[in-house]
Amino acid sequence: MPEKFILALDQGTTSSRAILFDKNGHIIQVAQKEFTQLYPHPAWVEHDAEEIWASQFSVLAEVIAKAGITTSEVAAIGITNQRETTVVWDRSTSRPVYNAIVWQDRRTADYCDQLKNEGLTPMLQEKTGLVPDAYFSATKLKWILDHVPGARERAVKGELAFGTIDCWLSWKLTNGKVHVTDVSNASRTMLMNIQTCEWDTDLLKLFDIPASLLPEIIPSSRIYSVTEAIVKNVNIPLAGIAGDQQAALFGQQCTQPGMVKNTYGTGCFLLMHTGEQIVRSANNLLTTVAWKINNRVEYAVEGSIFIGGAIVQWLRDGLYMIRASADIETLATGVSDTNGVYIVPAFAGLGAPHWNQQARGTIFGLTRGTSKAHIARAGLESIAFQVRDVLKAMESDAGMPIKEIRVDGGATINNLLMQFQCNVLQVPVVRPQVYETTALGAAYLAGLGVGYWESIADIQQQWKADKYFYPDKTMEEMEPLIRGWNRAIKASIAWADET
Ligand SMILES: Nc1ncnc2c1ncn2[C@@H]1O[C@H](COP(=O)(O)OP(=O)(O)O)[C@@H](O)[C@H]1O
Ligand SMILES: O=P(O)(O)OC[C@H](O)CO
Repeated sequence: MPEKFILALDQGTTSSRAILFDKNGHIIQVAQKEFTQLYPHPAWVEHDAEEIWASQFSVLAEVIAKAGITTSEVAAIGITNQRETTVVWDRSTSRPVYNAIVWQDRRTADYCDQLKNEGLTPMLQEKTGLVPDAYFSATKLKWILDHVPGARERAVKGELAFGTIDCWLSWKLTNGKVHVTDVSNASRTMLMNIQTCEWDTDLLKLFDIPASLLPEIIPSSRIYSVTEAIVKNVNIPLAGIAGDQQAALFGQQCTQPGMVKNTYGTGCFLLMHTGEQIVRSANNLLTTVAWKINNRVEYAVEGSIFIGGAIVQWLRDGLYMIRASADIETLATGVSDTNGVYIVPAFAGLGAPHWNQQARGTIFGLTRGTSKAHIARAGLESIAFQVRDVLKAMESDAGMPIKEIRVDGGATINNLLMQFQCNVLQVPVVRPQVYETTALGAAYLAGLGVGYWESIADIQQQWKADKYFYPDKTMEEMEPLIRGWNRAIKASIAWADET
């Protein structure tokens, strides 16, 4: 029998990727395609859901062609995706009724503040593990129903379907045969009760969402359909789904309570596995479903940071300060510190642990001596400082220090950032050999779903460290910098409060 492979579809915020893995969890081939970011108004972010599908489908075909295999050699497909991003489409034509409203989009911020002012935060936290914020799908879906002409009436008649990106891709891959989402993605909508893992009727009422729009919630690892849209009469099992941050947690093999990973992509997402226990944060972190495998639901505590690697993109594409993302490291290494400059990259408000929807990006400490290199370094340091704020909140919730963080995502290639991260945390930071951890997690879930791997124990030993970063500066040396960051955050929030 020829060797078979697992195909992971990783639909991220800025690009669609398809990655083929072998039984050892090694990458065989990768294909990637960026797609258009739409900013129709300040603080609005949209994607064309058709373009997402087209880009995802094209990389799927490309990776198979590049690997020189046939579709019959793909044992299963796993999907992982940017979470919360909201699509509504017509069930009969499969045409979206509006662009996908992206997780970063702030158009429903005022409505979310209203929910807070009405005192609904404790109820929402209790049911969903989330805090009222424009980040989550519920208010985005409500916005579409309230603003797209005819959408609400058609939704009530059962003509429309809602889904996050996993759901949209599953629909397209099966030519509309399945309307499903996995429990980890559903836990990010603010419509699912994290205890029962079912849609919550009180929340549907609160957000005025007709139940007929909603997909079926399924486990993260199980054959739920087969492909219909790839090659006629080739039916590859669709056997795994997880939101990208939960998939990264799984790919990093953080499957024991207390294990922590941080992904540095567009945003940064620090997750701690908490096993079957629902841990409620006293420090403004989220409680989220990690995955459901074999009827067992496991949870995580999460700190979501909206702008991580995106600050590097902005310095590149917005300010033309660098030509390629990788140039930031060379530029920032040209100076030994930021010369007192701090950037608070609150371009989309501030996420955990501050949750300030009105905050906006700010730069402090400019002088005539400030150079491009200082700004570049301050941009990188801002990523690490934000992660520190979340890690401190997590340690306080856990009641113990975190011993190590496993890191992944596009920005972890940056050694300066990783070393600074480690210094500012005074915690070892470890980068794995397989850097496509999100896709690997989705591949594992799909592979377990079809019996390609037999058990979690079967894949556990596949995780291997590439590089450990240990502190090369003391806490005493880092403290003045951290104090400066705390002042910058305070000032940035004060700026927002005035609005
Ligand atoms: N050398 C680098 N240093 C810092 N950040 C980088 C570097 N290379 C890429 N990035 C950042 O990594 C992010 C892309 O990572 P990726 O994991 O692909 O993100 P996503 O899944 O959100 O699309 C971008 O925001 C980019 O700016
Ligand atoms: O696509 P990424 O990697 O930026 O991840 C986005 C997150 O899923 C948003 O919650």
